[in-house]
Amino acid sequence: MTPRTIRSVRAHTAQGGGADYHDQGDDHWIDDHIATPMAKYPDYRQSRRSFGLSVLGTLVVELEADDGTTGFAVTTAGEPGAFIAERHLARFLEGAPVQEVERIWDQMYSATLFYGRKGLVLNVISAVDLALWDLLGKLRDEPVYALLGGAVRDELVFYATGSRPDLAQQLGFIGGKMPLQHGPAEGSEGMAKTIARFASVRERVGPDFWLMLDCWMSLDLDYATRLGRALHEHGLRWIEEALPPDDYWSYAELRKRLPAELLVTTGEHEATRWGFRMLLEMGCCDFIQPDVNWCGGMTELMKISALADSRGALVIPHGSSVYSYHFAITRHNSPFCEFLMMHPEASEVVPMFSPLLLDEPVPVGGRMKLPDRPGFGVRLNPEVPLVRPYQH
Ligand SMILES: C[C@H](O)[C@H](O)CC(=O)C(=O)O
Ligand SMILES: [Mg+2]
Repeated sequence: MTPRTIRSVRAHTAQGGGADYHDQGDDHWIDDHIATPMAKYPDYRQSRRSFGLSVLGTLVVELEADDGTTGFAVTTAGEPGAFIAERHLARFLEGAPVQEVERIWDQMYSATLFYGRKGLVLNVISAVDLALWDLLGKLRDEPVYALLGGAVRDELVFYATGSRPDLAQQLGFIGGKMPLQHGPAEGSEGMAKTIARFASVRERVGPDFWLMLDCWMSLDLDYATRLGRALHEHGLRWIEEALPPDDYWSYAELRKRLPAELLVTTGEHEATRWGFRMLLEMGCCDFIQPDVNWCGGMTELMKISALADSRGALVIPHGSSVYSYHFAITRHNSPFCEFLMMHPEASEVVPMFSPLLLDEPVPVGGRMKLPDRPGFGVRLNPEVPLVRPYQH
């Protein structure tokens, strides 16, 4: 059978939620005084949007095959991402057989090495790669998880990230991860507030519910050590992204300093098999949290996962909705997933990439059976305006 080829690559931007899930309105828990590396500047302490966290917006990459079938995927990359996809990467796709996923990935990565390697460029490569998997699934009439080797369990199990772990518990999630709100710049008073809040949530959820803390790269080694030891007393299950992602050495030291049953985790801002090799070989964390929308896409995540598996490490994907679900259901070393509570008060389950996608599944009672629609099984919501800023 002659393989289908890619006829066109189109890159669009969208605002107001979607893959750039920090792009929310006012009064959302996700932008309410969360500790960040920018919190040392008082002007940028209250809101992450104030220093530009949502400046990129969502990128939507569409790939159309020569029979008109279209695959798509989304990531955080907005207009600069659209430029990279259309003006640089499209050349490696248009006219190519859809099934040449490996070659296309290698060409996108190798051709962008001089300005890429991590961050924005890898976000764009991820979206193109995921769009390719979506297209392949649609052409073969199979869900992506089937293309990856098939499901190893019947359903996915979730913990929830948000400001209300107590409500997450009532909704059936296996655990709740809270954002850290006060970092080193807020001194001992800030640390006392964090401990008091954590202790009161622990009181509400009881001793057995998993409680985690997401520090979003905001701490230093000394502060993270003191905070981790203090919260260990209150049953902190893992401390996430405590340090800046480039400081592999301090992560390794933090892991040595904290009690073994308090897990050190990171990886959502890491990319490629080489980045994760560094985390794993240097003993930076107990398990890794790659984001398939940012780490290089599905093609790269499968390699990262094999690397982790060979060291007995779990891969608990960060966010990324259906793209993570189709991955996690196929891997023995990804036994549970994250669900980001995108309701402004973290009180209801709403789809993670709402309003951009239609048919986006959500956990019910903390669990999800993955629909077997072709590709990633989602559609673009025609009511969300898309803009195509560059046409190659
Ligand atoms: C809640 C965190 O600050 C961030 O917005 C999301 C994140 O790091 C995670 O879901 O993990
Ligand atoms: Mg995180």
